[in-house]
Amino acid sequence: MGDVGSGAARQVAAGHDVIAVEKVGIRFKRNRRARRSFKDLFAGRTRRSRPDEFWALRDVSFTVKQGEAIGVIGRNGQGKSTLLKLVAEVVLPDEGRVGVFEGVAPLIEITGGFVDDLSVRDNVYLTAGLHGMTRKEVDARFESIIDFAEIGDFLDTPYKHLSSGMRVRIAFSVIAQLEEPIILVDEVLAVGDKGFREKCYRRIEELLAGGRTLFFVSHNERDLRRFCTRGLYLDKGRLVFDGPIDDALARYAADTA
Ligand SMILES: Nc1ncnc2c1ncn2[C@@H]1O[C@H](COP(=O)(O)OP(=O)(O)OP(=O)(O)O)[C@@H](O)[C@H]1O
Repeated sequence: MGDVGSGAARQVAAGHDVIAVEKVGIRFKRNRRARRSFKDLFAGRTRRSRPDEFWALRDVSFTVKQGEAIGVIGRNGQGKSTLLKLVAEVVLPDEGRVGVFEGVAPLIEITGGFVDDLSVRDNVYLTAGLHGMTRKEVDARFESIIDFAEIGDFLDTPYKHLSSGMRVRIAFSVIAQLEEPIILVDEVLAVGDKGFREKCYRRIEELLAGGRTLFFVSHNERDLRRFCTRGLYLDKGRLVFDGPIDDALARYAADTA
């Protein structure tokens, strides 16, 4: 496949809405055991820990059209992964509404839903099956999935015995073969070696050229500019900027200068 162009240069045909997020808030407890400390029982009221909840995301609204490539940026701990989990519907909002109108292929954690004790082979069938592929369809793609990951010698190895780079290889290979229209890529690819990462990036470009929608979390400006046309900049759980990726990166750089 030839060069499909940089993110900024790629022409994205405006499609229909595939995601609608409306005034969403997600609340977490900072410290689950805050109220259970023995010491706290004897502490004065002022020292006693509170339930200590905080908003990982608050008042976040945006819509996404089919075919958009969105970079999610912000400092550590500002809600980027939580936003991807929201789109994957792994976490549910405490406030607001989320509509995800197409299937989602998530590469959002090292384990990516893979089961530790199952072999690589069984995990491929399980994950692809969970995303609607029949056994026959997986049979037909199995070889190319394993070839792409370059881990053919480890087909019967339990997933938990793979190195973290090998886990990402197989997880990406499966995710990239799914036909789900929306793809989520968290920073997991950073674990892969340079050669494999480049191979993944070329595959992502092919998927984008084929009209898939992408959410891409990264701290690497070059990678973000390569794929993404639009940037969502999160700060303290708020969506402080939503616009062209170059402008989002400029705003982020100005804030962190
Ligand atoms: N399941 C959870 N329970 C409690 N707190 C959580 C949970 N998941 C995330 N958090 C907290 O929510 C906040 C946002 O986390 P998130 O992982 O979305 O940040 P991020 O922007 O992706 O950070 P990074 O750049 O470091 O990956 C952090 O303070 C994190 O500690």
